[in-house]
Parts: sequence; C-alpha cells; structure tokens
Amino acid sequence: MDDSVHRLIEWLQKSDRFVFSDKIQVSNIAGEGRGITLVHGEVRRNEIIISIPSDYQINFYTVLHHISIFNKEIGTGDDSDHTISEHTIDSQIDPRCKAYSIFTREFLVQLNLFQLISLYILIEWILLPDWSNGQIESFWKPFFDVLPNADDLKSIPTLWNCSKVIQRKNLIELLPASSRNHMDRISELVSTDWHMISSPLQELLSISPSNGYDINSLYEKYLHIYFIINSRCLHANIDIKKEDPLSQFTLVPLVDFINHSDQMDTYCYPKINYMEKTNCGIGQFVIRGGPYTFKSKHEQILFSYGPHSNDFLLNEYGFTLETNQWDFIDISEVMCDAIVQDAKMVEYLKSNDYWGDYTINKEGISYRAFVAVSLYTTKDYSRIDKLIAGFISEDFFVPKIKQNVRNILQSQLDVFDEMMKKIDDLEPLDLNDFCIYNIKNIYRGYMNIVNNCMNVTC
Ligand SMILES: C[S@@+](CC[C@H](N)C(=O)[O-])C[C@H]1O[C@@H](n2cnc3c(N)ncnc32)[C@H](O)[C@@H]1O
Repeated sequence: MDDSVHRLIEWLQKSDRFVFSDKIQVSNIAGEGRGITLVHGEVRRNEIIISIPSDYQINFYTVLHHISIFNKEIGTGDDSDHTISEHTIDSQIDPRCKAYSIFTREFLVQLNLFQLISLYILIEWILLPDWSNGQIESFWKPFFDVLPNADDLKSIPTLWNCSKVIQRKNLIELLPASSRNHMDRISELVSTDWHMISSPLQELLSISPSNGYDINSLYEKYLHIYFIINSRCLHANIDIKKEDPLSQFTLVPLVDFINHSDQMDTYCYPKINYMEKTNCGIGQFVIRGGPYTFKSKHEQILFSYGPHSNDFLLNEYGFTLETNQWDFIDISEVMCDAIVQDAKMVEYLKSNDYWGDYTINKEGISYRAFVAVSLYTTKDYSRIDKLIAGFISEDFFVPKIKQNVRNILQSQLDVFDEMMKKIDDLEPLDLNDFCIYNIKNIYRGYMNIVNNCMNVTC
C-alpha cells in the first residue's frame, strides 16, 4: 500500500470505531486503478471487513457540521447538539472563517448534494491550500490525497463534452446513441449544478483572491470533483433532503476503493447502521462478506454497483466490462421511425403505454418491443388487445414477426460494423487508448447481443 493509503488508514484509526480487516489490503489492479484484495485467510458471509464511522464520511450532515465550525449561524444537519470542541480554529489566520461567513443556512440547505459537496470540496481541497500557502490543512486532506486524478477519469464522456481543456470531443460522435443521450443528460445536470455554485465561488474569489485559480480553472476542478463524487458515492438515507433523490448519498473513504462486478448479490454488501452516529453524520458504514467466500490470496474483493450496462458504466464511472450481463441495445429510435408513419398505430401504442423504450438484451427482444413489432407486422389490433391483457400467449406472433425482428437486428449490426470501421479508420487515434477501448467494448457487447438473438430467432 502506498504512503497516501497508509496516511488515510492512520487518519481513520483516530476513531476507535474504524474497522479494516487485517485479511485485506488496498492494491493496484491493472486497468482498474486501486482495489481491495485478500491478503490471507477467508472472507465469509456477513463477516465485517470494513467499517467507517459517521464523522469520516462526506455527506450533507458532515459538510454542514464542518461549515458550522466556522460559521455558527449554519447549525448542523440535524437537531442533535454536536460538539465542535475537537477543532481549534484561529480565526485570525484560517481563511475559512471569512469564506464560510458568506453562506446562510438557507442557501446551503436548498442545494442538492452534488452542489453542496462539490462547492465544499472545491473550498477545502483546492482553495484552502492556495489561500493559506499550504499552511492550513483540511480535516479531509488524507481522504483528498487518495482521490482519483484527471487521468483516472479520462474516459467519462461528459468530461469530453463539458471541459474546455480536455481535447477529446472528437470521440463523442463515435459513441452509440444511448451513450450520447446519457452524456447529454449528465451534462445538463453538471451545468445546472455549476450554475448554482458559480456565483458564490465568484464572490469568494472577490473577497479572498486566489493566486492559482480563476473561475474558469475552478470550473475544470469542479468537473473533476463532480465525477469523483459521481463515481464514488454510495446510497444512503439523508433525511434532511428526503424529497431529493439526487442527495441520498454519502462518500466513504476506503469503501470507495472497492471495484465493481456485474454479479449481483454474490460478493460483499454495504449496510449503514443508522443508529450508530458519532459526532455527526448518518451512521456507521459497514461492508460485509456476501454469499461468495473469498479465499484465494490476492483475490479482488468486489461488490456490485448495480445492474448497469456498459453504456451506463462508461458514462457514470468511466469504465466498461469485457463482458457485461446487463448490456442491452436501445432500438426505440429505429422502431419508432418505422411505426411513426402510421398515426393510428402510434396512437394505439401511446394509449396503451407501449410507445418507445424498446430494447434487446441477451435474452432477446423486450416484451414492449415484442408487442410493438407484432402490431407493426400483423396490424391485428384485436389480437394485440388480447396479448396485452394476457388472454393469449406470444406464440401466435412469434413466426409472423421473425423476419421483421431479423431485419431490425441486421440493420443494427450494420450500424455497429460501420461504427467499428469508423473508429479503426480514424487517424491518428491510438487504438490502445482507454477511451477507444471502452467505446469498442460497448459495440462488441451490442454485437454479441445481436448475434445471440439472430441465432435464437433463426
Ligand atoms: C468506487 S471507485 C473504485 C476504486 C478505484 N478503482 C480507485 O482507484 O480509486 C470506482 C472507479 O473504479 C474503477 N473501476 C471500478 N470497477 C471497475 C472494473 N470492474 N473495471 C475497471 N475499472 C473499475 C472505475 O474507474 C470507477 O470509476
């Protein structure tokens, strides 16, 4: 384990509630960054391997708590009477006294988690060392020191899209439509969140000028921090923001070194002991072994980030898997384009809630797509009524729609072939480039699905 990881563990060890099993360690994993591996023994079901106290997680409560140390008006995230005596602040020299005084509780509480945390991390990680000439360290420095650098996040399409310095916009047109749509959705969130925090940041820069940063360079740091949060946050109930699904997360040091597997309910699992709060926060964050027993030395300790396709993983986390059981192809556009000529059919599908969201995965075409292709092929509205109502089975339609399904599959295959050729023809792209590898991986996954379905429908 490198020095920064040792410092992180020493920092966490200041709490007697911190647990890091001696059976595991943080290791470098080729192509995956850092990960957790088994050193000796076995990790069995329900065994606790990591447990991180409330106060060492970054979330709505801990951020409000830490800001309230410098600005008493803010108060903490909940009603409990938190002590802040563990911190001694010299208001004469700590630039955060001035910086945090510009915030009101009302302003901070109406931010979502991404806005609040990215603003807070920008101040604590980026501006504080600059303002104080490296003399004052954030409580979170050991955590900041192990966060990914720009190179670790280079394969995230929204960064290609939103950054003014990353020169990879040419890759966007190589992305499949689903990935591009996903990228557009995140880009929108990134821009809304920046809009919310850029004015206070500008105000901060005007009252406490920075030697190293202006608003444009802070924007690039913000993008970096946004995707650190996005790729490392873990689900948690944040009651103070319970109306806001985008705020139900916590950042948890060490746990965020665990890499992803597409196997669900197999490896480790997280659980928050909401009753075990310490000074502030949501409760102890615990990782336990799942049904699978880890027993091979150097074996990687994994868990599942969720049933995510490669399109999703690329956009949210900046990586893809060689094979991913959750991959699917969105064929909505090609199908809707074909059906849209027939107004009666569109109306029928819309009124029955079967318009759009048509997909294919390794099992074949989705039920929604099956209904739409069956109607498109047979125009037999009364039988489709019965199919939707569950009065007849799919068997009647299967032989009838076979050719149309094959046509859709073939047209998709042609598109993917063409995109793969386009990628290979693009010069001077380095074809070993991690971003290119990931994009090709998505198309490879798509092609496997199509070929699989072709065999099934033959
Ligand atoms: C929660 S962090 C896990 C720790 C991370 N590897 C690190 O070095 O800090 C999530 C990031 O790890 C990487 N990652 C996780 N699972 C992976 C996998 N199965 N293959 C490749 N990269 C993976 C991706 O870069 C992702 O954004």
